[in-house]
Amino acid sequence: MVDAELARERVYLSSLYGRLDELRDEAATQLGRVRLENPGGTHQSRSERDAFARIYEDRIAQLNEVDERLVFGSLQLDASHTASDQAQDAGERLYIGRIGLRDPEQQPLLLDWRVPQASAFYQATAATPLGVRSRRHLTTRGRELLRIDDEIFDSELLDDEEAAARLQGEGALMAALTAQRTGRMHDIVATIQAEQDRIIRSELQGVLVVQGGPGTGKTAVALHRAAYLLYTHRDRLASAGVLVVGPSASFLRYIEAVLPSLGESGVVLASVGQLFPGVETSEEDAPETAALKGRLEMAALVRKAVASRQIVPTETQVIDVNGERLEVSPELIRTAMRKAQESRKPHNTARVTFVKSALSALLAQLVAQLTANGSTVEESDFGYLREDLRTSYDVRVLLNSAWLPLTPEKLVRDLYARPGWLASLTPRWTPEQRALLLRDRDAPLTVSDVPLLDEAAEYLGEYDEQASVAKRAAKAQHKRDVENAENAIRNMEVEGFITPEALASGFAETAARGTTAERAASDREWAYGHVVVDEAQELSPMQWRLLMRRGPMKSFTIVGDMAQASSPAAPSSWQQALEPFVGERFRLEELTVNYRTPAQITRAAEDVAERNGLVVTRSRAVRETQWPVEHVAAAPAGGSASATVDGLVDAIEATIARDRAIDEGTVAVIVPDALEPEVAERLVARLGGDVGRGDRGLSRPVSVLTARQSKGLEFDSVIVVEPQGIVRQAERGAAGLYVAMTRPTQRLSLVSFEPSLDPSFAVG
Ligand SMILES: Nc1ncnc2c1ncn2[C@@H]1O[C@H](COP(=O)(O)OP(=O)(O)OP(=O)(O)O)[C@@H](O)[C@H]1O
Repeated sequence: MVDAELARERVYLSSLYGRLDELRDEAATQLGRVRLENPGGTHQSRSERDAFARIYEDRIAQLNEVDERLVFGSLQLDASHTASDQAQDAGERLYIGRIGLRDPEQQPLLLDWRVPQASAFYQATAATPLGVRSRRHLTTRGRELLRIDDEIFDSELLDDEEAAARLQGEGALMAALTAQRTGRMHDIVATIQAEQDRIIRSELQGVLVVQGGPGTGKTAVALHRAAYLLYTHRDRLASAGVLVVGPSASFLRYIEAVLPSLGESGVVLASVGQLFPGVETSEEDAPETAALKGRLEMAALVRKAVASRQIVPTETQVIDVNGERLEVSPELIRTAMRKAQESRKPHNTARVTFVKSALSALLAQLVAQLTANGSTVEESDFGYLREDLRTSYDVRVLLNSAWLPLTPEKLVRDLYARPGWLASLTPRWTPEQRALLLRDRDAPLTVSDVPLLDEAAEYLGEYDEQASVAKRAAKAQHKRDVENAENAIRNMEVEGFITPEALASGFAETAARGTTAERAASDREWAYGHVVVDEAQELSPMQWRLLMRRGPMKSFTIVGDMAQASSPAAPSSWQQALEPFVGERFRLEELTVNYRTPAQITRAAEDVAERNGLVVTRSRAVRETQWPVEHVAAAPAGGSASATVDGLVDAIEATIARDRAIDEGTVAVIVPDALEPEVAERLVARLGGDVGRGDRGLSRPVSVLTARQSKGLEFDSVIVVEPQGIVRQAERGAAGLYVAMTRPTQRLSLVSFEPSLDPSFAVG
């Protein structure tokens, strides 16, 4: 029976691949035809031809991308839910895959996992079968079908509670969960669980917060939701774009393959250090400084700092304009300033008004003075005189001292480097608080500076008037391109296959400016259609403020775990994080099943976290492995400090060797910050190229990381070194240890000088 079914499915699978090949051939033929077309004609028609070529190239790339695991499941519908009146036994079978396929008569052969009909594949249970008689998981390698697993829904066989707790497609799920990790995250499209699916398909509008313990699939859900929203709301999101924000560049590298494997490549991925175009940083301030810079009152400080750069002189200034001596009163500057301020435009933009008004007033004074001195001044001379004033060195100095155009970087760097100015802006701060900001003008910018730069850019406006004119022109051009693309699509009769937005992106002028994603990433004022935020528990109020600006429609998916919050500026609840921006208007969903970490490790990590005062939502781990959490006691190899570290590294090396003898999976060595250099250097010396250090070494079999660097990642084996050191190293060190202990998919070892550590130890 199973063999017969396998054979039957193999035939169907081969017909699906046949269709995939056909579509690829068709696209290749179209591409060849478009390329051969006479390149003559207007510039517009050449541009259209290139744009069509690009669309076919993208289509071919997309079809190649989905070749592996093209189809992963099917549903046998109840006869009552099938379109025809076939007998119950022969209820319709729907196949679910990474993309949708239709035959030449437009009959569906394969459903895209994101269409509404496919949701039963993820949601159906014996208790609520949703019109499904059975669900089948198809396991493939390349184009070969290896096995099928069926779940028959007969509600009489299961009670409700059992049904609710049951995992969907357990065999396929377990195979995915126990697979060795590669250092790159994979999609979970074949085994999305019901509670995850409901979140993925939740409506686009509004702010959705997903709270869940470590390993509950928050990152996976957030990325699949991005793919789902792009598919379902293509018209809106293709042009506005989707932004995915993660904690670090290494985390983005870890997740970057997931969306392309789901056929979506136009998403902007950015770390919190990359959210201000032109600045890229992973440096962080000392915790107290980061905490201060993350506070909302910094926004007011930046506003005050900008305002304080509009300075009315205290005394009358004497200037020279081509030999004519002018006395400029503070009042003249004040009046010009008031006019500019009344425009309510940002500093650099309003400066244009200031300069114009000041020049007019100076011109009037100059004319009056020349006339009083007996010269005749005609109205036709005003233009020259105005130009004399504008180019006069003294006038430029006068106007710049009153109102200097500023870049965000200059403003922020000055603020840190000029203690007197900072003190004048912060009369209520203590000297200790001010000292936290004090820094050399050339010191590198940090992740915590990024929101301050963004805030400064808001109050300063465009520094370069030319750039802002060019930006407006580009936007207008893009609008015209989309209209032209609509016409071209109608003419070519390819409606529905190509969106005007995608075609327009290939037009020569637009293409020269980059894809939608590239343009969005380089434009600070881009308004994204949806923003996904991962590890969101770490964000400071100032970082939230920046993100809300990037998503003015307030359509957000926010995922995180409050118990894992370790950054000094992190809020203590979602309520507290979001209240200043959206009040109570957010929906909260929870994920409760831990897919990553085996039960014995989850329990140990949760116990340790609670003993150290964290409030954790206990999760249900789906599996247990045979390896208990191991405590490895290190022995100092001598009396000196260096020998002490050697002793620790001996124990780590032995544990790595043990782990690597079990399987060839990835190993992470997670160490307190202070020990990282010594441990990493010694391990590199002993194990050579097998050891990678920090964010950049994740492709190596063994990675040495701090707890912060390990955030969001996972490894087959994890060795946590001196766990108490991680707890003690920072105010929220317990969260750091909780993160570290929940990274393994198979084994956890704790290496410490303290012998026989209790698994639920607490650090006082
Ligand atoms: N439905 C699923 N099918 C297969 N694998 C899954 C599923 N859900 C989650 N996983 C896997 O579980 C692991 C943990 O998922 P993920 O990294 O998304 O969790 P997380 O909640 O973001 O964790 P953390 O808070 O620790 O960063 C990943 O390997 C992911 O692929």
